[in-house]
Amino acid sequence: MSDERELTPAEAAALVRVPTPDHAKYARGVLGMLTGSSRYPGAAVLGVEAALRTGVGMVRYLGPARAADLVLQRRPEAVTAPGRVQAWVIGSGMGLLSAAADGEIEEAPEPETAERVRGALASGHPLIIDAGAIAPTVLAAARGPVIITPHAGELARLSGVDVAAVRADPGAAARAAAARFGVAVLLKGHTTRVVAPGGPMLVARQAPTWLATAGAGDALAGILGALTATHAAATLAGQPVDLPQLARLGAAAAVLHGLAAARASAGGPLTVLDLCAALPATVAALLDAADR
Ligand SMILES: NC(=O)C1=CN([C@@H]2O[C@H](COP(=O)(O)OP(=O)(O)OC[C@H]3O[C@@H](n4cnc5c(N)ncnc54)[C@H](OP(=O)(O)O)[C@@H]3O)[C@@H](O)[C@H]2O)[C@@H](O)CC1
Ligand SMILES: Nc1ncnc2c1ncn2[C@@H]1O[C@H](COP(=O)(O)OP(=O)(O)O)[C@@H](O)[C@H]1O
Repeated sequence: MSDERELTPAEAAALVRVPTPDHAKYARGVLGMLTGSSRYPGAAVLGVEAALRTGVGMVRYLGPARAADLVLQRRPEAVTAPGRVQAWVIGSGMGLLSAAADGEIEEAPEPETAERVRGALASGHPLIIDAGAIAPTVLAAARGPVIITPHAGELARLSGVDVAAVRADPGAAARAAAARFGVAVLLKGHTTRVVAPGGPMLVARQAPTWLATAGAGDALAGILGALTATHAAATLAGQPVDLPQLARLGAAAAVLHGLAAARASAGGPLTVLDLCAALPATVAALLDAADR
């Protein structure tokens, strides 16, 4: 569509917050993650792995116990105790959540997780809302700026339309949902489109088709979470992360995700952990190219 614009790698590089000598972990940013479940613990592991490899001061993983054990086995750097958080990822691998008007969240696997989701939604911090958490009632309970990260099926469910309508004009479907729910929308696919209400339609299409593999979206949420937490930490005392900025961060995350997938793939199949392992070199190459 004519109003679409690709986010350039140089623009994506400018959205990577490089630590300075006076930065400690809290100044770099803390990402809270409420992801995974006993049914889908892998989504939690992949999101944490992707966030840590994108670069962030700390990941605080606060999901269910089984997933937390697996996260710690893979990434002992993750902190599983509650505390300071500057941005949240909610929903990957959690099943369908719906926050009713009375604040009840149904189908959350454990009451403690449901309570933490309610707390995160009310916190006022930027929120990346993924997978089963992409629901009108959840969005209505969110106090902070929100970016949702649906695939076409999830956007169709949220919007109450047929998936064929989303596929026929993905940009229009993303723009309509952004306006209706007052959130930034990152619509995943071979081309990923990102838009804030009334803003430009940013696109990323670096990803190889090999990226269409289970868990790739969980990694994208982690990458976006890390970028958002580092920006939220920087702007706490100043301009807060707003919806247009969340959309730019979403597009930068999609660029990074696609480039890391291309690096991991090298023309062949990839696993999501391969993509995650390629993230540090992908960030370095982006920064290096932008420097020249
Ligand atoms: N290792 C782990 O722990 C992993 C955990 N994961 C986590 O598990 C949770 C559930 O995951 P899931 O795959 O069951 O749900 P989901 O993708 O919503 O499919 C449900 C239905 O939606 C449709 N649909 C799907 N994609 C579509 C598209 N692009 N465009 C259009 N439609 C699409 C499709 O319907 P159909 O087209 O078949 O009618 C499909 O049957 C989720 O939270 C996820 O984060 C996964 O990330 C995998 C790795
Ligand atoms: N044909 C494709 N080519 C490139 N990337 C794709 C393609 N299909 C899906 N993707 C990417 O793969 C990821 C899939 O995410 P998602 O649908 O949430 O799956 P999951 O829930 O299994 O992680 C998204 O980042 C999407 O942009």
